[in-house]
Amino acid sequence: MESKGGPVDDQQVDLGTAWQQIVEDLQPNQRAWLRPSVPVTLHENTAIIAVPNDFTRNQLEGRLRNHIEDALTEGFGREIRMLVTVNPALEDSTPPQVDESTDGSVALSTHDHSPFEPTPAPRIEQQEPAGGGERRPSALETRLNPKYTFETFVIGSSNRFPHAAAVAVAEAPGKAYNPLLVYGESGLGKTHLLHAIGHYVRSLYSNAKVRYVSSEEFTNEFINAIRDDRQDRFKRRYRDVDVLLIDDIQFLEGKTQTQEEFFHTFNTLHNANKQIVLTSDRAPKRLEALEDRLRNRFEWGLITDVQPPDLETRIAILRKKAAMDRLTAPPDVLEFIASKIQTNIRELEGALIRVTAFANLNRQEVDMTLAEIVLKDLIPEGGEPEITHALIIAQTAAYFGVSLEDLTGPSRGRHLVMARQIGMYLCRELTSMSLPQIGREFGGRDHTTVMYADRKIRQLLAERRAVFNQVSELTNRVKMQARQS
Ligand SMILES: Nc1ncnc2c1ncn2[C@@H]1O[C@H](COP(=O)(O)OP(=O)(O)OP(=O)(O)O)[C@@H](O)[C@H]1O
Repeated sequence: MESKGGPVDDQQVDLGTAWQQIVEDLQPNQRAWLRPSVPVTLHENTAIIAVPNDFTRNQLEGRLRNHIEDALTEGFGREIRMLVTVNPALEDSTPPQVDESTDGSVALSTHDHSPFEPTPAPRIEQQEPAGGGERRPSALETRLNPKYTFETFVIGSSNRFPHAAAVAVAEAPGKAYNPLLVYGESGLGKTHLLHAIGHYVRSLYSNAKVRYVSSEEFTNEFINAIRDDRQDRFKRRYRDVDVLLIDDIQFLEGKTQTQEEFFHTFNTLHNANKQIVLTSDRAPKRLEALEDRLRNRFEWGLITDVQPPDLETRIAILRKKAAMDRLTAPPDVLEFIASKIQTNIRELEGALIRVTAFANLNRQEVDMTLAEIVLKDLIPEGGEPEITHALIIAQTAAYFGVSLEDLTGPSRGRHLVMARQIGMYLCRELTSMSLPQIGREFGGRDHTTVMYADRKIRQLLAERRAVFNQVSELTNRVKMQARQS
């Protein structure tokens, strides 16, 4: 979408796309009055949006600001603020049309030929800026996390097979194994593999439409589509893709109507030789509240599991993570962390971040003494107690002296926002809940808000001693309570 007046640069094209997506994701009534708004430009970290009147500006700057800024921040991978200007000329301009193709999928299918014709020079094309020649979709459109690629995925005996299957599927979508189903416990890299398939398909076949979605989002969108009487659009959204990546299908359990819809989506895609990749926390035969016919479909292709990584792989993952995030930690410390945290890679990464953050705040080198202190707090004697989101929310509210309603409510006071973000971060760290699940427990927030909170607190841990202390103290309280109950 072009902004009105002035040449369009790369950033404007991206802001336009991001804006379309944000508008499209709003409630229908909000969407209606935001239609005439125009994304003007992205200047450094400020997105300037023009609207036709003060009413729209008040709406944007009021109740929608946080949601929109979170979505922009997520889309651009850096903190973006919104500045709203009023341009009365927009009052009678034709509302910008939202192109169905930008509703979340990679939509470059302006060509007639098969989407799986390889891109002539994939690597080079991938690096071309958006807006130069054929437009490449932004990460916001594809909803793929740029960090989750095959390049950043460490291969070991625990994940060699699912990794190889994932690569094979990305190289020959719809041909190698269909569907591919990867299952395994929380934090072992299933989502990472799913996103990596999406990135790799995009780099190989620039015309392919790829859609990533968690089964919770699929369910929510389905419910909304029924509510808004937009089932046709929903069907197109999921049936008009070349590669469908569905995360955490265990959430479909017990949801009969959504399963029915998914069954038809599955059949349509499979009949058309479109690739389907699924992840689950259990083997399909253990998804007891799933209809037999759906379970049966899952068994048509390849089912493979990810196991907890062995020590060597855990060390290799920590090395890669340290190099990527420029965290300095000597080999003995990495080995120490890897030896202590054995079953969840998210926790493994979390421990490395805590150790390096602690050193940074104390202006100390990362060494064994320091690592032992930090990990002692993190890993209690006698194993991990069961920690629930309810416990985290209750302890977080008590710690920050706020009510449960406020913590999970809409208020955006500074103190509350920080408490809420720390609560979300702890749910991510200490439970195996998915992002949408956490969002729901914190007052029905979007999963991108949780992702942003998690990222922000990780960053603040290294920058602000107060935050580090609060998070450490609160973690201890939560674990202590969990052990007592
Ligand atoms: N083999 C690996 N190499 C590098 N990083 C990994 C690997 N496996 C997992 N990770 C990292 O561990 C973290 C957790 O992985 P991911 O979110 O993919 O797990 P998951 O199995 O989908 O968990 P959940 O079921 O809780 O969603 C991510 O930051 C991911 O990048």
